[in-house]
Amino acid sequence: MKLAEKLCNCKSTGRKGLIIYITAGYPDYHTTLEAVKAVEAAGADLVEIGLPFSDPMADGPIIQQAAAQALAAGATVGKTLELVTKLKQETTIPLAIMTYYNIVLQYGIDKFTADFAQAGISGLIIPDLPLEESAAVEPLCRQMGIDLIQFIAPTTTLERLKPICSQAAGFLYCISNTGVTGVRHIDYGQLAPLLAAVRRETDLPLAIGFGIGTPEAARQAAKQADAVIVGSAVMERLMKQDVAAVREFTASLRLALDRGEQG
Ligand SMILES: O=P(O)(O)OC[C@@H](O)[C@@H](O)c1c[nH]c2ccccc12
Repeated sequence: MKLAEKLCNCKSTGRKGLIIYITAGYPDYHTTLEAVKAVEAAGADLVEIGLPFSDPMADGPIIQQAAAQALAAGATVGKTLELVTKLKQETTIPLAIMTYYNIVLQYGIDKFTADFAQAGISGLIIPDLPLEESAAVEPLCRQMGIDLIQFIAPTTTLERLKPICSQAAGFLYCISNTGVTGVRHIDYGQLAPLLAAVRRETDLPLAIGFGIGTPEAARQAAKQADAVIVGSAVMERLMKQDVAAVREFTASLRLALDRGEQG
């Protein structure tokens, strides 16, 4: 299913979307495969597969460490393509690739979008791709049926909202704070004015990411948006525990989101 459809479906039914981030190849590709299956079974709606990069400037310590270890263990674009291909055979959950622009440029924008589209990804997230340069990437994604995800941050000015929203596809990634990825306490209520401004510009689902570490934080964030994105808290469980802990944690997030709707 197309990413936009899946999350729009969540939006129209009022069910909150749950997006889980997992670093590809940490600690190995077999574990990534198992982890994606586990979060699908636990009720995630979309998985963001992180393609590791050596200089992940938007990432905090947990995801930085996961990327470094995945690279040391031999993670590559090619192996991640194979992983996606395999996941499309063994799961039905939509997948997005999250990576840095350098990786895409090195591989070739054309080839990157064509190969990953063929493998079956629905979305592409490139946090260091400036809106101005997305003209080089967005048409290729559109041609290939990939949603190129745009970001909104508390620092995004009202003038920038319009051009960002007009190019957006799939969903809007609303960053909860201006730091790096990682669990921290955030007052999601403070995002309300920004999110209201974004809603005036687009009908796409809004997903809040950065900082969510507990089911309660997910529930609070989901009050403000259509979906939540959780990365570091998931990767921390994979590092310190195992795939079963990731499954359990994802199920607890799902439960909190479903309960939040009633309360
Ligand atoms: O880790 P957090 O705080 O839960 O944030 C989500 C995040 O992990 C995921 O979307 C992501 C991982 N690396 C990124 C880099 C930039 C933007 C987003 C990301």
